[in-house]
Amino acid sequence: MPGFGNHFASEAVAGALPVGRNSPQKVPYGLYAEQLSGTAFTAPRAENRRSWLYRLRPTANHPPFRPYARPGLIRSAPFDEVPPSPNRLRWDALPLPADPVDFIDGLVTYAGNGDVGAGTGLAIHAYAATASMVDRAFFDADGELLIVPQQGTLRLVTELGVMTVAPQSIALIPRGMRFRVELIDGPARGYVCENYGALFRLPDLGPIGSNGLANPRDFETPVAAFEDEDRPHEIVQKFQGGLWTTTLDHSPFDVVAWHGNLAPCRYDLTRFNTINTVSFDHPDPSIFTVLTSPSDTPGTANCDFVIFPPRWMVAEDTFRPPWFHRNVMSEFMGLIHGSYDAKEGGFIPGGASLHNQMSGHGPDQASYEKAVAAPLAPHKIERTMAFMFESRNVLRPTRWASETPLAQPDYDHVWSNFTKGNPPQ
Ligand SMILES: O=C(O)Cc1cc(O)ccc1O
Ligand SMILES: [Fe+2]
Repeated sequence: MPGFGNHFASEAVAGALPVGRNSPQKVPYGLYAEQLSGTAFTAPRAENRRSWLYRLRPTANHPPFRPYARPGLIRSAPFDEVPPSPNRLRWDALPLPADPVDFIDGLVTYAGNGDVGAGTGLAIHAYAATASMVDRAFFDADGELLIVPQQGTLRLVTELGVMTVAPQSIALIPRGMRFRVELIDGPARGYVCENYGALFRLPDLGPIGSNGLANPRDFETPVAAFEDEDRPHEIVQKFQGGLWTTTLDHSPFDVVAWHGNLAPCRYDLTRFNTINTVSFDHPDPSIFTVLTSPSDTPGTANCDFVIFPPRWMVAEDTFRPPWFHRNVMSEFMGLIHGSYDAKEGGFIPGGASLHNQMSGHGPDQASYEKAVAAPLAPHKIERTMAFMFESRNVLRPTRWASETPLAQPDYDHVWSNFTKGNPPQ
């Protein structure tokens, strides 16, 4: 079903969805009505997100959760395992495990900020998985999940329906929504932004007008689909940074019908309507914002999800790649495929970089020299898809991210050999 944040209605069995009310005395077919909230009950209407689910059994029907035995490398805010370093960091791609590892056990945390308890900030994870989740489901009570596949197509079985998400598409899974990740074409790797703060939404378009960037109709939400399975299913949840497990005697994917505006969705990044200069100068990268999680300071995001898609470069008398800069916001970048116009080498698909608040960065020397020498004919940057999670607060790396051999020890050298400018004395 097309549309971002629409009020959807879907039933997998005709007549399962109550008409004209949310909670009739008797729900059709003996189903149980259950509300899932994504915002406070009293959030302003324009921001209020919730859905009504009609299911075989209430979610409340579960034994206690116990600590999960394989907590792995997933971490949560506050990120204080190691003192945050002001240094620029770049990592090689996360290797795919040799053994069968599923999405849950394949998660590792790079960095984050804020406080999971206070509902501020975010965490940035990556996953490397070689096995589907079988008879188990995951949900994140700490935030919504923006999943950015880099390799391998995911089949995401969620409480509200099923969606396949391939590299160059993204998925957004609401806080608390249970889902299972199946691999359908081999090993999978990708990035995850766990958003503890205000829900991701489309950015305002200001003078751009009523169309452009990510258009709402290109977000797709699955129709209702359910499993009627009476065999044990493990549920792993992330709650206040910890992983917890319990076992149901049935599938949690038993929602026969639902309606509302809190739902998973996917978006094909190649549909992004890229807008950029047709005169001169390189605009700020906010022009490429797909989704934004605002903070309580207008224009200063908890997290912006920004992409760098294929596009025409036509600027006249302009240094066309990203300029040198120091940013008050902090920038984590990943590469889905191809290469990035500010980095001739070293920033590879599946890899990542972190340029925190006020750290000087920009084109590496090879990219710089190429761009200042290039003839400024219209030129198309093709076969590329990079992205950035940009946050108002410093992204504090985990111990793993600081100490892993994937971290490139010589990253600073990409900027160490620029020749000195020589103005007349
Ligand atoms: O640092 C980066 O590569 C991301 C980035 C891209 C751009 O075009 C302008 C500013 C910016 O931070
Ligand atoms: Fe930057």
